[in-house]
Formats: sequence, C-alpha cells, structure tokens
Amino acid sequence: MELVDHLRDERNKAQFDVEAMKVVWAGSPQELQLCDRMANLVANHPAFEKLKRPMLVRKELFKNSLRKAAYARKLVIDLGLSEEEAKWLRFYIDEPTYPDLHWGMFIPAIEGQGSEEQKEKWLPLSRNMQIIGCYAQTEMGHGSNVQGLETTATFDAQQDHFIIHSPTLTSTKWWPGGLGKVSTHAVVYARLIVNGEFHGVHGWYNYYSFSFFLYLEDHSPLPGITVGDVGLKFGNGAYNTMDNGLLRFHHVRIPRNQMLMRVSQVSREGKYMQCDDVPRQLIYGTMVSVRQTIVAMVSRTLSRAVCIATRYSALRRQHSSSSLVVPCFLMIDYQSQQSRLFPLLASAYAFKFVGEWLKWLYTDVKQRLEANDFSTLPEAHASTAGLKSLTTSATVDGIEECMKLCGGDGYLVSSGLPELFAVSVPACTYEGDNTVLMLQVARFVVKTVSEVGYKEPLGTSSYIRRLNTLLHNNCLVQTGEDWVKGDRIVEAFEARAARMAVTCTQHLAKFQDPEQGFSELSADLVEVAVAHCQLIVVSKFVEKLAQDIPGKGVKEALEVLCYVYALFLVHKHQGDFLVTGYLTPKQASLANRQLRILYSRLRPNAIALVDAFNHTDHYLSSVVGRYDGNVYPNLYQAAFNDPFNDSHVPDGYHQYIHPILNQTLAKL
Ligand SMILES: CCCCCCCC/C=C\CCCC(=O)SCCNC(=O)CCNC(=O)[C@H](O)C(C)(C)COP(=O)(O)OP(=O)(O)OC[C@H]1O[C@@H](n2cnc3c(N)ncnc32)[C@H](O)[C@@H]1OP(=O)(O)O
Ligand SMILES: Cc1cc2nc3c(=O)[nH]c(=O)nc-3n(C[C@H](O)[C@H](O)[C@H](O)COP(=O)(O)OP(=O)(O)OC[C@H]3O[C@@H](n4cnc5c(N)ncnc54)[C@H](O)[C@@H]3O)c2cc1C
Repeated sequence: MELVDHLRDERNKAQFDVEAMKVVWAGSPQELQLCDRMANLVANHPAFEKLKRPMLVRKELFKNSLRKAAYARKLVIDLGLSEEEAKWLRFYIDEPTYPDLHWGMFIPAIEGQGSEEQKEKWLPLSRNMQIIGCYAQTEMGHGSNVQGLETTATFDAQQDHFIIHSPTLTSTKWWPGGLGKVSTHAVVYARLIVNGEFHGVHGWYNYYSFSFFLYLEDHSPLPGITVGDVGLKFGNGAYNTMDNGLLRFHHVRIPRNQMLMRVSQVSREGKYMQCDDVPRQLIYGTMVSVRQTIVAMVSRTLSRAVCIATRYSALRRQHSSSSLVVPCFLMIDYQSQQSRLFPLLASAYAFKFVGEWLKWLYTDVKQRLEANDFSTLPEAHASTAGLKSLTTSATVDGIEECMKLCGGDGYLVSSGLPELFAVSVPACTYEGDNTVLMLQVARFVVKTVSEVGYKEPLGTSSYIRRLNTLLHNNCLVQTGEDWVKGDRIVEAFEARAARMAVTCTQHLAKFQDPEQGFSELSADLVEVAVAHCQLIVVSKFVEKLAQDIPGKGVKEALEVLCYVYALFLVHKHQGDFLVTGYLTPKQASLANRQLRILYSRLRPNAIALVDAFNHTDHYLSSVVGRYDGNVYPNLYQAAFNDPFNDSHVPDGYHQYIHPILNQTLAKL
C-alpha cells in the first residue's frame, strides 16, 4: 500500500538540506549514525512498546520497566554495545529506571570520589552490573540544604568500622532513584564523626560518602536497614517507572575502607586527614557531572514536544478571521501560533548547542581535576548549575505550551505530551532546585563583579572585564536589520547582564550582614543569574554560527533560529533592557518588529527543522506528531484502542445509572 505523506507540501517548502541539518543537530555524522541506529533498534523491538504505559497500575508498570531494562542489558551483551551505545539505547527506551542512576550517578560518584584502590575494586563490579547502585544524598528534611544532612558515620577505631545511623525521622534518606526496590548498593552521604569530633562542623564540607551493601542475598534488607519506595508520583506512567526510595539506618556497621577516600581519609588509628590540594567541593562533583548531562539531554526533550506541536500545527486547519465557517487557515499560519511555537523551536536548537559547549567545558574541567588543577571548578559549577536550571525550566514550560498549541488534542495522552510533561517536571527540582541553583550562579557573578580590579574574570564571565564600556555605552541599533548581527546581539545581552549584576552588587554592599542582604535580594539575584545564563546560551549560538557549517541553506536557517531565540528574549525581558537604560523604547520595538519578520522567514522551514531532529515515531509516541501527518484516522483509532472503550457498559453502569434512569435510587 502506498504511504501518503500528509506533510509533503510542507516538506517541499524547505529551503535547506535536511540531511545536512540532521548532522548539525546530532553533533557529527558519527553521532547521527549512532543515535539513528539505537533509536531504530528500540523502535523495531517489540519489547520496548510503550503506548500502554499510562494505562498500567504501578506494580505492573514497574515490572514492565524491569523487563525492558533486562532486555536492554541483554542487547548490550549480545550485540557487544559500548557504554556510549548503551547510553543511547537507554535514552530511546524512554523510561526512567534504575540504570539511569547506576550509570549516571553511582558510577560517577565512585569515579570522582573513590581512591585508586576503591575504584579498582568497585568499578568493574559496577560496570558488569554485578552490583547495582544508587546515589543517596537527599534526606526527608534536607534536600537543597546539603549542609543540613543528619545521617551520621561514627568511626569505631576498635573494630575498624564506621557506624552509620539515622538519628531522626528527618534524616531518613528520601527520594534516591533506584533505591526503593532494586539497588543492592548505595553511595550514602553522611556526617563524619571521628574520636567524638564532627569534622568541619561549621564548614560546608563535613559530609562524606560511603559505599554500602543494602541487601542480603535473598534481597531482604541487611539488619538495621529499613528501605522502601516513597510512593506514587505525579502523572500516569511517567516517573512511576522509577523506585525513588527511602532508607533508614539503625547503627549499621561497615568496614572503614568503604568510606570513599579521594577527598579525605580516616586511618586505621582513627586519624582524620584531608588530602592536600583537593578542594572539598569535589564531594559535590557528581552533581556537576549530572547537571551537565541533563543540559546535554534536555534539548531533545524540548525538540520532541516542539516536533509534535509543529507537525500538528502544519496540518490542522481552523477558520480564517474573515470567515468563521470555512476552515482554511493552517494553525501554523496564525501569527499568534508562530509567536508561541517558533521561539520554542529556536530554544531547542539553542539548548542543543549550549549543551555541546557545556560538555566540552566539563570534559576540560575533568581532565584538569585529574591533574589536580582545580582553577576552573567555580566556573564549571556556576555554568552547569545555571544552565541546568535555565534549560529545564524553559523546557518544562515549553512542553506545557506545546500541549496548549495542539488545542484539546494536546491534552489527550495519545498526543504524547502529557506524559512527557509529567516525566520532565521533576527535572526542575532534582539535581538541585532550579531557584537554589540560580542563587549559586548569582553568588558567582556577584563575587566576580566584586573582585574586578584584582582578579581577572575568565571564561563565561570575561565580559565583566569590559564593565566600563558595558555600563556606559548604550545600544547602537537604528533599524530592524541592525538587530540581526551576532556581535550586536551578544553585546546587548552582555550589557544587560553586567548592568543588572552591578546594580545588585551595589545594593548588597549596603547590608552590614552580606548573608542577610543575599537573602533579602534573592528574587533580584535570581534575575541577575537568568540574565547571565541567557547571555551564555545566546553567545554560544552565535559562536556556533561562526563555525564552518556545510549543507545548502543550513547556516542561513540556523541564523534565523539564533536571532529568533535572542530577539524573543529581548522582547520577553524588555523590562530589563529598558530599566538598565541600555535600550530605548524605540529600539525595543524595532526588535519586536524584526522578530515578526524572522517568524515569516522561519515559517517555510518549520517542518524541515523538526524533521532534522530525526525522531522516530516510536520515540515521539504521539498520534498528532506522526511523521506522515496522517493524524485524524489514527486519532480516531487511538480512542478505540483505549481499554475503556472495550464495552459500552462500563463497570458500575447497572449499579449506579440504572437506579437513576429507573427512579430506584432509594434502594441504594
Ligand atoms: C540517558 C541517561 C542520563 C542519565 C542522567 C541521570 C538523570 C538522573 C535523574 C535524576 C537524578 C536526580 C539525582 C539527585 O537529585 S541527587 C541530589 C541532588 N541534590 C542537590 O542538587 C542539592 C542542591 N544543593 C547543593 O548543591 C548545595 O547545597 C548548594 C546549593 C550548592 C549549597 O551548598 P553549600 O551551602 O554547602 O555551599 P555554599 O553555597 O556555601 O558554597 C560554598 C562554596 O562551594 C561552591 N560550590 C557549591 N557547590 C559546588 C559544586 N557542586 N561544585 C563546585 N563548587 C561548588 C560555591 O560556589 C561556594 O564557592 P565560594 O567560592 O563562593 O566559596
Ligand atoms: C524525581 C526525583 C528524583 C530524585 N532523585 C534523587 C536521587 O537519585 N538522589 C538524591 O539524593 N536525591 C534525589 N532527589 C531529591 C532532589 O535532589 C531534591 O528534591 C532536590 O534537591 C530539592 O530538595 P527538596 O525536595 O528538599 O526541596 P527544598 O529544598 O525543600 O525546596 C522547596 C522550595 O524551597 C525553595 N528553597 C529551598 N532552599 C532555598 C534557599 N536556600 N533559598 C531560596 N529558596 C530555597 C526552593 O526553591 C523550593 O521552591 C530526587 C527528587 C525527585 C523529585
């Protein structure tokens, strides 16, 4: 049977080489080939079917996800997949499960915080999955406030043991993924006590991680350990495939050598030693690593929602403004639809490129750390924290907007958007609450501004070197066209970030107690951090455009996306640009006018730009976002695939409807 492409006309409008854009999106031809192979492996394997997921009750859902993870492991072994291939395989299976934490946090924690001897012992076992681990940091009473952790690890020199204890209810480990039912081991963060002394009790660094066995061979918990799942979470299916756990210790003994000992050590005699030169922030290193991974991945989540909403918008017709009866307008041709959709499309590309850059930064920092060069750690912390916060918040808001952009059908589970939203929302909280992370960025920016004159700002904060120019030279834009110049755009974002940072730093200086000032000004500080992070994203997009980008029309299409992203932000945050005095109202309105022109330039390329994401229908799992655009018959069929439509007589009909119809309610 011949397949009809309902989006063919839209695809024919493309003004660039879609295959070349696929390479740009993937990062390289090799990455494209790798992702394509893994996506299709998953799409064509019946074990990874996922449409029924939202209909399953928790226990079935969980069993189903264990089955998928086991199949995935089998594929990894049978096909001899590399760790990189296995990572993409998990990604396309598209179901949060314990291996995410095992590979994403447990192993990196041992790599980053274990001594050479410990790594030699535990890493092979972990990589072969002979042990399965999780990352148990958060407690019931202490999430963002890592300094408040209460779990204790008391050294017993006589027996060469640590005694791990949860002294209060609020010290219960709470939330760790994979902990509830599956993990055999955990990296646990605890407060260290040696010879009756808390180490660095007033410092921020008095927490140490320990690797633990949690279970006996029959998978019953070890004596002194209480473990379970925290309970059902938001959304059908969604994150409920993960066993986020709770864990309590009652004076549990573990050998001394299970303390991860790269940052500090406790000797056989009970002597506490900090390793020279190694900053204690390394204890937080696993979080830096995962925040970077989240940024690298989140653009794909947004691209998925945008792909669905763009395809549906390019198919569905509504009435024109002149005739309320004849349906003739494609939704995508409404200016108002474009002004909501296209900035999200541009954001997906922007986040992809900033994610690539962050990966580079993190790789560089990791190499330096291995050589005991810790100089770029503060920038890595600020950039990973800030970009994790910025991109996950924008993505989650973007998915919700895409749902609305599809009208009522976006709200159907079969659109794929509700579950995508539910599974993505916690990214704003896990791995650091987004506001708390922005406050970390603000600390970094304010500190950099305060140190001007005696410490050279580096990397992403190097614009602060030109503080004088940025504070005093206002925008030179005179026409709309002036707004589509890379260096002009970057300068506008630099000036806005610098001016907001300086104003806040000056306000902070008026407080006698800096911490009180920081707390009182925290809402403004978050805005400073957002401005700094948006500058990073815009400047990395502009830098990307300066590279050699092969393929007919590819660079031009990306330029439009870059300016849409930047000018949308100028428009949305025009208050910042105006209040700081950098822009005049006329220049702000020129930016908005130019934005409308850019939307019309983007319009013919819209479908091709989402095709370039190369998403399979399996990954999208959306009736309204299907590649062939054959939406309506499939939407109709999807309704009848719902088990609720198996019968016209639902459970309870005879019991509760008949008495109403027959006027026999009194018998109930
Ligand atoms: C396809 C598969 C992909 C797999 C990916 C896995 C996905 C898994 C999904 C979910 C997993 C979720 C896991 C978790 O949620 S784990 C728990 C995460 N918890 C948090 O993130 C807690 C957030 N809180 C903190 O990070 C900290 O408490 C804090 C906010 C940073 C504050 O800490 P503290 O009060 O101790 O510190 P100060 O503010 O006083 O800062 C002191 C100085 O240290 C610097 N600093 C802080 N953090 C770091 C860091 N991480 N790295 C480097 N430096 C750091 C800070 O800047 C200060 O420096 P200064 O120079 O100013 O003294
Ligand atoms: C799905 C999911 C998976 C998770 N997986 C893991 C895991 O594998 N391992 C693990 O250890 N943890 C895990 N967590 C826990 C997660 O890291 C914490 O939820 C997160 O760090 C936030 O902490 P909290 O929940 O205590 O929120 P809180 O810190 O209580 O924050 C609540 C509110 O207070 C505000 N707030 C808090 N502190 C400040 C401040 N200093 N200044 C201004 N505002 C503030 C926040 O902005 C937020 O609005 C997971 C959480 C979820 C939801």
